[in-house]
Amino acid sequence: VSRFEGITMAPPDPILGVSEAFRADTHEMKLNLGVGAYRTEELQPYVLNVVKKAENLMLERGENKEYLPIEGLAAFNKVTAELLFGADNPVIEQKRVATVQGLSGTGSLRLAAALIERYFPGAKVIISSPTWGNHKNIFNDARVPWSEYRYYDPKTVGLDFDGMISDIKAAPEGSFVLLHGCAHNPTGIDPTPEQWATIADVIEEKNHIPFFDVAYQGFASGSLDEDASSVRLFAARGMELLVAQSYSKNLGLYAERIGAINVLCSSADAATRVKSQLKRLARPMYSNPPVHGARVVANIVGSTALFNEWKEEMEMMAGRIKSVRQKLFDSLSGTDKSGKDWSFILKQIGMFSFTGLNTAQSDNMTNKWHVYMTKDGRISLAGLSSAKCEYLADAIIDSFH
Ligand SMILES: Cc1[nH+]cc(COP(=O)(O)O)c(/C=N/[C@@H](CC(=O)O)C(=O)O)c1O
Repeated sequence: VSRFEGITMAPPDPILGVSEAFRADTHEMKLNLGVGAYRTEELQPYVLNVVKKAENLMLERGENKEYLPIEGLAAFNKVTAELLFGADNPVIEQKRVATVQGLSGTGSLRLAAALIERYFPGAKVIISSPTWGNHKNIFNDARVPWSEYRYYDPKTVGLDFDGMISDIKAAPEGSFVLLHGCAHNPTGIDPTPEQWATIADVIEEKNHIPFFDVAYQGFASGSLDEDASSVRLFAARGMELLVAQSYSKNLGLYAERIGAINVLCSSADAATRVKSQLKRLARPMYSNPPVHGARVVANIVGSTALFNEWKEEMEMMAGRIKSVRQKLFDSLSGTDKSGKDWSFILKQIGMFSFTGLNTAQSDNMTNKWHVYMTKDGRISLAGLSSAKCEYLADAIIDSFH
């Protein structure tokens, strides 16, 4: 008797499944605006020059393939916390940050979810509505209850700040509040510095625990420091918090699966104990993380020349997205006669634009125009070239009407 016969087919992933459909499409005008992965103006994947330089140096050095410690490469853990908080941040020399290298952002979020499940029974996570498609899966599979706080306002195509604040206030005391550090996915709408201060006030008031997902540091504005300002504001208030990091986008290390979970604690002793429990959770999950990406990050940040070159390339990537945003806005405004206000395209930041297209309209984009995007109406501008903006504008205008 077959034991696996009863297993049903899983649905395609809302984001990664779009790329599979794109690859199957043979139409010459097809455009993949699904997965949040950077592409050049020629719509090709991009390996940063600084990554190639670091890898050549590593190859010459001839390094071994010994297991890393459960918590990952020490040199990486050091620089990743310094990049996030700032090397001169008191929390670093006070040794209050427990940092464990994770399997990129996803793995770091999942490890943090396992810590919450084990040490905060009954606590829940509140996540933005909408949020990154995989957040709900991660907390569901980690058996951590979650609910949503209002975030996107379709009327203004902006932030529903009042709704966000009242939902955070209404959450049970001691909830974990999942926040996108910068470049909110999928809306591309970030709180202003003043709004971040109010969000911090409310979280402090309710004894909630801030839990940042930082997957685009340096990629949103082009500046590593600017994109970390929300996290640093909360840290400066003396709050305990968690931060999941990823180097998939800002260093183009997607498939190397390099990231980290950072837990800022109130004392160095607590940080030591938290780190030991994160290790205890990681060992049975994947034992220890992959070494290559960790060495690439540590080597780049560890060398002034390479670090500066990385910053230049990050600005170049962020710059290309900003210019393609402007070009798309110009194409839409130039083509559309309905008088619709397209300025939201320019107000949004980071890799994505939340178009406001509904599921049926998104399907029209794909079925009629061969433009691949997620069903929530998100388009990844990283997959768009200036040359294709006119075509995309025609598709969007056609799909709206
Ligand atoms: C907000 C956010 N957090 C974490 C991740 C995880 O990335 P990792 O490669 O595990 O470090 C992603 C990836 N987002 C893009 C790709 C994906 O869905 O996995 C996306 O939204 O298209 C995010 O957008």
